[in-house]
Amino acid sequence: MPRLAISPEFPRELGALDQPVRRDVVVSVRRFMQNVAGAPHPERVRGSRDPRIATLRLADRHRGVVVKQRDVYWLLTVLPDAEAWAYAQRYRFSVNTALGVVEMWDAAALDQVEPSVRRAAEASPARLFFNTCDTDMMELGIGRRFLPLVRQITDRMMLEALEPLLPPTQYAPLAALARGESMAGAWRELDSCRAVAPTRDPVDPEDFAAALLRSPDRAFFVGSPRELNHVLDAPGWCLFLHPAQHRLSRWESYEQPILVTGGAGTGKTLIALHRSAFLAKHAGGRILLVTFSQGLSADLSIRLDLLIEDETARKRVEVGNVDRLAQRIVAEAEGRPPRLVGAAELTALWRETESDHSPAFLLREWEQVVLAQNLQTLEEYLGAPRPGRGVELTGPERTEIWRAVEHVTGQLRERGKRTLLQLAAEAAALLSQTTGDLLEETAPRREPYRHIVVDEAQDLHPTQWRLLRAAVPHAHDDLFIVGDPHQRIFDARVALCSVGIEAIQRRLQVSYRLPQEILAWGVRLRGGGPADGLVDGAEELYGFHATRHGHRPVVRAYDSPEEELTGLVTQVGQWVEEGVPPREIGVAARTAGLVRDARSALRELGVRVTTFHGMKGLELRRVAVIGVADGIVPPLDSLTPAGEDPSARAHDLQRERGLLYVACTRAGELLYVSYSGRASPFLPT
Ligand SMILES: Nc1ncnc2c1ncn2[C@@H]1O[C@H](COP(=O)(O)OP(=O)(O)OP(=O)(O)O)[C@@H](O)[C@H]1O
Repeated sequence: MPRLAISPEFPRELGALDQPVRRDVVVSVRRFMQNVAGAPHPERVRGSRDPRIATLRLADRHRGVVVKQRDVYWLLTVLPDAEAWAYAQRYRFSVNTALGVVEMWDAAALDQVEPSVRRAAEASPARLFFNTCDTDMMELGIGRRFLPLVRQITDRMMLEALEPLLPPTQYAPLAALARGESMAGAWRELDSCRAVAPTRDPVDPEDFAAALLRSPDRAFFVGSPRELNHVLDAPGWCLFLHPAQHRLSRWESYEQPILVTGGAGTGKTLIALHRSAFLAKHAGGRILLVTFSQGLSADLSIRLDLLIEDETARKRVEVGNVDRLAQRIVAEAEGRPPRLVGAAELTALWRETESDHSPAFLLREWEQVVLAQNLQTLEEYLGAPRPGRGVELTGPERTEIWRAVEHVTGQLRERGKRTLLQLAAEAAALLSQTTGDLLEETAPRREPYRHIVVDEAQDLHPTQWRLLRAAVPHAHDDLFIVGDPHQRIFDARVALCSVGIEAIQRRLQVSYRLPQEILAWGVRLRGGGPADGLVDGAEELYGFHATRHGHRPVVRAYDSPEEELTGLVTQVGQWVEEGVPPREIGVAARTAGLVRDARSALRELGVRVTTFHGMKGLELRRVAVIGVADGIVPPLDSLTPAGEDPSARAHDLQRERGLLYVACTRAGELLYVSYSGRASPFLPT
């Protein structure tokens, strides 16, 4: 029986065919797999550059293209006959000698450009890789087919021009060397193309079938017709992860907590989903997949249903948000749901304290210093550091603030109400209490989960982290965390080590959602500079890049808000006319008023209109961000007055930048930004 592996392109090409052809193709592939009567057989292609390539007749005038070795068939695509033959003649395949993964390249195109590379080399004595010997090149997996070409490359521009024609595993180490990196740097770059952990077995460049097994990003082996249906029906992200994503989410076991950081669209949420699915399938115990808002957790839950087919495994993963978790733990302990205090009532309580400081200042001090460090007494508060708070406080001032905190917490207690952060703190305390006989050497604890996977980690408060830490035992594979400090939209700045989570960090650098033009503009908008939180010290956006190019963001200035709204309606109307489904278009504004105006202006078109906060976690084809004007982005009332606390104000500005960055980086295709009056100071010039 043939063993069949499907490439990521195959389901896409299949989806583009007419329904009757598609049906015939699926029937033929099933027959081929089962080796039954009427199954198509591989036919050699005249003029092909690779002897292992063949075609299978899968439907009337349609062929699949396969690479065959022994009983293994890698099904690459399905195309009309002539196109399938042309495809089979263009491409060549090899095994990367360093990593043992499959390589594929457009040999026809490469043959065509080679003479011009040679001519350019004859005209210039410069050679980009003159100081890397052949042995080193071979150690980096540079194949025999490519080495003579590589030797002709005169400069970085020529190398970059060749990028689309080279397999990524050939280009990556060369690009690193060209940037001036050492052999070790080039090897690291190459190693990032590896999807599965290396084994002791030496790489056999002739064993293409083994290479396919090492390339799960390129080939999915199907063992049964049911699996085949799954591969053909499930969305691509369920099956094919890029190498770094695959490696991170399917790593057998982590001794320590893992923190994966990466810019917008690098696949962090996908990794969190796949890690949860992997744990559900291969590890024991209950799993919590958690994020900070209910809307996002609902979306995660739906996507997890798609990812985990097995019902029992799916049931082992609970998807939720941290506030809900805290509420549930407290409710279980107290026997009834806790009552929450509203924002207005809380402000009134702070006002009652008649403190010299504003209610907003006191609230921040309580949340970001007292609750963040779990301070229980005045003495602890007097001696506590106040990171992120710019105004120094004297001892008497701290004492006065502590009295205010005591007043507010006392009042809340009397009223039987709490804030969400108080609930998180109480839930953490409840979980940390040991139960059972304290004289026993190991007192039983009450962690409700064996594994916790955290998405959007940048927005969790230290108290929430303490809750999560307490909800899972200190053991291998306890916490798997993904986040992006540059996308923080709330005031939570926490280094994980300060809440008892000693995480090992892994970085993702490639955005698969954004075209380079939107990405580069977004990085300038975000400030390009470091962001603090999650890791000790600052996280840079350096090295963050995209895999494709597209349109530059369009920034439109209008004279009045009315004209801006008219411009928006015209723009969105044009997108709909161009055939973009309304559900793939998003409009965002910073204030509720602007959202209302845009919603009523666009009512007929049925597109999603939301606040910047509401854009978190979404993915859209085209996005319009409106009202990006001075005084609106950032809104003045969201900033701490500079006189009150300059450092808090600087953090507010970073948070507001982060918000705009989040809204703009939802666009996978086109981004339109508009304002009336003066532009927001955040807009790149
Ligand atoms: N392996 C993949 N297969 C298919 N699509 C992918 C893959 N990896 C990333 N993408 C594309 O990139 C998008 C971004 O993925 P994801 O939402 O996981 O990124 P993220 O890092 O969590 O983004 P953000 O931080 O901006 O919310 C996906 O929705 C998908 O369009």
